[in-house]
Amino acid sequence: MLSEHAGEPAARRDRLALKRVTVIGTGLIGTSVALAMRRAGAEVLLIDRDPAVARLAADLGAGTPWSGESADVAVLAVPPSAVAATLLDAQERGLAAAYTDVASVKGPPLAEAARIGCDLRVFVGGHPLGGSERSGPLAARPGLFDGRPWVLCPAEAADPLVVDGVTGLVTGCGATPVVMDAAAHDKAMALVSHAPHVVSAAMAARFADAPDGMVGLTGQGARDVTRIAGGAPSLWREILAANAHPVADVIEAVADDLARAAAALRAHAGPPAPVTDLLERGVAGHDRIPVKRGAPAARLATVTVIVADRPGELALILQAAGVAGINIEDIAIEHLQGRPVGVAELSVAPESAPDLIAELRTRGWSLPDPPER
Ligand SMILES: NC(=O)C1=CN([C@@H]2O[C@H](COP(=O)(O)OP(=O)(O)OC[C@H]3O[C@@H](n4cnc5c(N)ncnc54)[C@H](O)[C@@H]3O)[C@@H](O)[C@H]2O)C=CC1
Ligand SMILES: O=C(O)C(=O)Cc1ccc(O)cc1
Repeated sequence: MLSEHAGEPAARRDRLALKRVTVIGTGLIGTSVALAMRRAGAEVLLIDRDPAVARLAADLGAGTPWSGESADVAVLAVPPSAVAATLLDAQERGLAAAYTDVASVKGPPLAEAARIGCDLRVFVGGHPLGGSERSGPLAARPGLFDGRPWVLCPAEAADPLVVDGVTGLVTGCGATPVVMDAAAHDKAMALVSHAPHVVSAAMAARFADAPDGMVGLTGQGARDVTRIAGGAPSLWREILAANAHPVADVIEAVADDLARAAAALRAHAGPPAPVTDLLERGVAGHDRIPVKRGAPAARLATVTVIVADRPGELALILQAAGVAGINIEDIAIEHLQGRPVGVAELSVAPESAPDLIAELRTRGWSLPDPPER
């Protein structure tokens, strides 16, 4: 189906259609956007500099390889350093009426796009805050952005109809649009995404040469801290270089805390004050992270249950919570190596924890007493 509007200047219309979307760069994010827009009913066309990758995305149900059609919106899902040149090329070829990108940094690609003469009236920079440490179309999922914030950074020149259209694409992907300027976005990302990646890499790097016997004991905590370190270095070195100073500010502060903690541990026999202070500030910072995206930060209580490793055990626990009218906000399961039991950690509102503990104990489960914080 050809869109009647594609190619017509957005300013001459009341609304930008979202019937046909072209995705350029069909890796993890591009293919996830394509799958999400297919789910929303759009026709999706796929382009990648490697045609085999675009074909793979098409085989996964993300759309059809592009063959010259003009779209309502083109989504540039290429590495940050390729955004400006890809935008200029796409605009010169008239690929779409409006354009957006998904790069993890917003300032440098926008400045470069302005410098090389892109038409910024029909471009709105974007960044979905959903993703993973994996790359490529095989890791893509249509629900990757569901309920996630998706930052939009419209430049001053941006046509309001284009901003509206790109906002529609974001909500069509299941995400929540958040508008901010590029500099504010990059500063925020230094704190909540880019510096955490470096910290995760610094911890994971300790494992690179450690004996197998030690690394084999890794539990859920170390897995959580190091998961994002698995991200592609080729992408992350670009992101970090493009947001260098804000990231350096955060990692210097982290390095300072770590250096103080290490010095105190070397100098003291008992629990040293700088370490206690760091742990307490850590709890305070952790408690500010929203539990559900978009919801205000709230501390949850963790109820720990010892569960037998047999089918249906977890379902029975969830059923017991449901009968007691308790909402489980999150659940984590740890299998104990070489033992026929595991540990389930149920996150609930603090006021619900005593009722859940009582309910589960009544029904015969073994629950260790909650630890002191
Ligand atoms: N990985 C993540 O979790 C997130 C990544 N992003 C951003 O999304 C963008 C894409 O990242 P991923 O999907 O993770 O990478 P990816 O490596 O999975 O996919 C990138 C794709 O772009 C293609 N490509 C590269 N240069 C191209 C060009 N000039 N023209 C056409 N295709 C080109 C590559 O062949 C590859 O298929 C990056 O800008 C990244 O900063 C944003 C949010 C989350
Ligand atoms: O894997 C995760 O938890 C991530 O946070 C992924 C991610 C990577 C890069 C981004 O710009 C945004 C999100």
